[in-house]
Amino acid sequence: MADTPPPLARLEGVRKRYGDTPALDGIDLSLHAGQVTALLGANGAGKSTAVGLLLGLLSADAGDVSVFGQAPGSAAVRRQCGAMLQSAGIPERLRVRELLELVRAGYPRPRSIVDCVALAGLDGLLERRYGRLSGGQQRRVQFALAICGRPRLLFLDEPTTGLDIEARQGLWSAVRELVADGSAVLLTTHYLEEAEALSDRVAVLDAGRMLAQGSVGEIRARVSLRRIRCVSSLPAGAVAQWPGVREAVREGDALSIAAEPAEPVVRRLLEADPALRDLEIRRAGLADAFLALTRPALQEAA
Ligand SMILES: Nc1ncnc2c1ncn2[C@@H]1O[C@H](COP(=O)(O)OP(=O)(O)OP(=O)(O)O)[C@@H](O)[C@H]1O
Repeated sequence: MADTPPPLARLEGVRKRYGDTPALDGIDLSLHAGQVTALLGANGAGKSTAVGLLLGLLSADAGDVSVFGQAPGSAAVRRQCGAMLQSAGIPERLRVRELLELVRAGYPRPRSIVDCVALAGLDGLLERRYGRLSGGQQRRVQFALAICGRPRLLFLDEPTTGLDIEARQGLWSAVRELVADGSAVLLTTHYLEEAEALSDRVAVLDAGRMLAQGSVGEIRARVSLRRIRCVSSLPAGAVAQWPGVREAVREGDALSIAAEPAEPVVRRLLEADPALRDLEIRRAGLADAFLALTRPALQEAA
């Protein structure tokens, strides 16, 4: 498309092995300004490796890695990137204010400390030593350090692990603000509702291969699984055995069924129980789509 601006960062045909372990096997991924891209995948799928390559912490065995049109990792590129990684290596004796000042000094146009406190929810923590903070408070400080340089490209590797609900929602709204200002964000997460809530694009990795990329809607549309819910006295155990039913569970007076395809199952439900009521059918959520894409038994149907 002629109007699409070039991506801020890109992996093209990238391969990376650790000894005998293939971590990435021919991956393409583009990160665009003003977009959150969620990189999803089970443990060991290769997400952190992709982040490490884009940050210049690792080098690819084959393929191309570019950030702002250059090789990653140079000082000029780093000054436009922020990262919140799984292992932070932050000096524990320093106070939060000292950490922020130290990291801000490395950027040409840093955010004010007041802004960082507001965006990351650090009220009352500035004079505390990092090592004395709770796990969730430390994650918030790590987020502040990632965004304090006003990065054009922000890497968030499982940023909300260990955060309480309020802190998680605070981080989500901060990410939305940064993206509205034009930053590109690469988010890795195991929380699919987080990917659904935040991301413009989703990329699904499985054992180093890219299984699917697209908007949340496109990924959901890749699977024909449907969720059926109805009030019925039919036994869930029997319905679970019907062709096309992947799961049937009772929830009070309702039956909740995952089916693929849905239509024959709905027909059979209506025939089997004339008293059936409150029938609802909805498309699978991102979590269902993710499982269908990454579970080998279901891949054919995806
Ligand atoms: N330093 C390393 N040495 C050897 N193998 C490694 C190393 N780092 C990662 N791996 C292997 O490479 C593969 C991809 O790992 P990676 O950390 O990128 O996955 P991930 O998707 O980030 O996983 P998680 O969700 O658990 O963080 C895994 O099989 C992992 O065991």
